[in-house]
Amino acid sequence: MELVILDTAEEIASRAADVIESLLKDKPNAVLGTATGSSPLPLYDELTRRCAEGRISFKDVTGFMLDEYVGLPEGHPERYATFMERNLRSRVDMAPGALHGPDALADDLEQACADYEAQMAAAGYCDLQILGIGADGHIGFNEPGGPLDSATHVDVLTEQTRSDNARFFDGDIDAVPTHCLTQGLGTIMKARKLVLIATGANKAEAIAHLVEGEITPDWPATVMQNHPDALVLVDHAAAGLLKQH
Ligand SMILES: N[C@@H]1[C@@H](O)[C@H](O)[C@@H](COP(=O)(O)O)O[C@@H]1O
Repeated sequence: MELVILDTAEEIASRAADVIESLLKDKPNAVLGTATGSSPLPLYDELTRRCAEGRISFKDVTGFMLDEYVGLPEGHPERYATFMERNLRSRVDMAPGALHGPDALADDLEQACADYEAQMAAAGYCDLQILGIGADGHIGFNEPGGPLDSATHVDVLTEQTRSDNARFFDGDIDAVPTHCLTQGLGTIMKARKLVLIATGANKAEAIAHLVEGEITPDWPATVMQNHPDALVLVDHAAAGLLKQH
């Protein structure tokens, strides 16, 4: 795992965009895994800029979202499908319908998870997966305690995650869904490259575990230590609890 500590969110975005730009140069029809949350937003701005400048193109890219809330209707502004459409897909030249997510509106959620895993398998899984990290160490929505080799599944959000994400729901924790569908840790680990972005002091404990802790289901992101090509981009605040900082 490579750790890079940078000064600003913009520098992190630029470094992550460089990695994606070089992937798309080598493989214009790459499979890109996308993340939600606030951490990747500067990256999506940077990718949008580079696309407008003609430096990169998403014309032949297929995207797979990490996760989705259960219980939010189509078009809800905080539905992750809506988020990704608003913050990336509609701003670049990615084809409508080329960015996929697990179907959290399905009657049979277990089946929807199996279908999503099969769809990703058929696409050969991701060439590059963008990741954020929860304060409790989740990646995607893989909350602490689950198996480290899971496939796409239904998960239950922790109080910590629901309270962190309440800021997107007018501060109302009761409006935050209790369940989600998420790529499993095993699914995420099948991506050929992982790029995780974390900024701010509330990520410092999770980053300390990720980089220097033991691999444990209690801190799900630690499974990334087993990945042959994982890049972790953090600012000084998120690096604040690292011994080597
Ligand atoms: N499901 C998403 C995660 O994929 C994301 O990494 C996390 C961190 O969000 P933020 O970047 O806003 O701190 O938020 C949500 O829980």
